[in-house]
Amino acid sequence: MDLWVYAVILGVVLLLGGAGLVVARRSGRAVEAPPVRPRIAPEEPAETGSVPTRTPEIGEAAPAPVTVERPEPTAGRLVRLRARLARSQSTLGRGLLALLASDKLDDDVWDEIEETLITADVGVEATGVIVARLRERTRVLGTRTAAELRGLLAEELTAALDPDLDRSLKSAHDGRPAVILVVGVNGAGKTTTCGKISRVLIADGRTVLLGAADTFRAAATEQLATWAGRVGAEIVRGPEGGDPASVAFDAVKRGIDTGVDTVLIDTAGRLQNKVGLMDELGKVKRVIEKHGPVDETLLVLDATTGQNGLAQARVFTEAVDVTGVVLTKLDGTAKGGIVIAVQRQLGIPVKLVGLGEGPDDLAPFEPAAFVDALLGD
Ligand SMILES: Nc1nc2c(ncn2[C@@H]2O[C@H](COP(=O)(O)OP(=O)(O)OP(=O)(O)O)[C@@H](O)[C@H]2O)c(=O)[nH]1
Repeated sequence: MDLWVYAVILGVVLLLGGAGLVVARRSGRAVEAPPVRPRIAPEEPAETGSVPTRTPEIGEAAPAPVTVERPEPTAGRLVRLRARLARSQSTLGRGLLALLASDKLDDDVWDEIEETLITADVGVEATGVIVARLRERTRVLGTRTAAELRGLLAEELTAALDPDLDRSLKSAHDGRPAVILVVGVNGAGKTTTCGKISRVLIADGRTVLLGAADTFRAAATEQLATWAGRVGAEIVRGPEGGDPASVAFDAVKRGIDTGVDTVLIDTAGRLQNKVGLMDELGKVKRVIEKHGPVDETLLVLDATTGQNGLAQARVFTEAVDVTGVVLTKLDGTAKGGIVIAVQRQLGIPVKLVGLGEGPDDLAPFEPAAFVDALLGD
């Protein structure tokens, strides 16, 4: 009988031990298990309203899903990005306001005001006009409040930016897409800007086709394809080193066939030699014009290059009929006055300004909103 009791106890002990081992081994596996493979998440959209076209399975090795982004309409974008002008705001805006608030507006103060404007790249001619008008108006005004001075300064800076110029981008007409040629030296942010312009147009309800006519730099085409993919735009590309004019021709043809609103063509700006540049851009333009006229030629200029940028710009304006300027990297300079100099010296409206590296940091240019941002609250 005792033997039976011992046998039962031994059996129970063995059973419990076995179960304990299993539990221990299970929990051990959970701890040692390799980390769960992160889910391939769709790229974070820049704005709300992104539409994932396909949801990935957990752990699926397939490429990241294509996500078509819908940037928000551009109205008021410059106002939303106003803080990006902080550097220009403190040197140009606040500097001028502080000087104008001096007890006595004597010659020394006016000299300083002039110097502040010139240092901020406003340009000598525009500075002369602004200072002369401010001098006259403050004299007539007599005693001045800070608000009155701010108002006067805002009016004169806005007037220097010729607020009545047409800054819109042409859209489809006569049953064919608007053709926009984007030119500028490499480094100005040209390809990036082409991508951003396509987002501006799409944000405002237009359809866009991109032509990658910068065949000189393979990466430029890839970059543009990525921008196009993000907003679901079609891209026409050619072989690396291929003929840019032929890519531009094919892009416009495709745009006409598919009925898009705008065909946006990125070009190479590598040719520092003026004759070569003229030849290449001239050929691109001539070939496109077999389909109809080029509606816009936008020149991309880096605001941080100041007066050098202006010299470069002149080469382009002599090569092609530039209809608008896109001034990039305004967030990276204290010399926001370059907008005034560019417009007045080239006689071409600034149509868009770049205020950051984000995909939607390109804003339609509005003189009054820009000046207001410069002067701060
Ligand atoms: N801070 C800032 N950076 C900008 C702006 N526009 C473009 N960039 C940056 O400038 C850098 C690239 O410009 P680029 O070197 O000219 O290159 P790219 O845009 O390919 O231009 P291309 O070589 O002409 O095709 C990128 O890091 C952009 O994000 C802007 O408005 N502000």
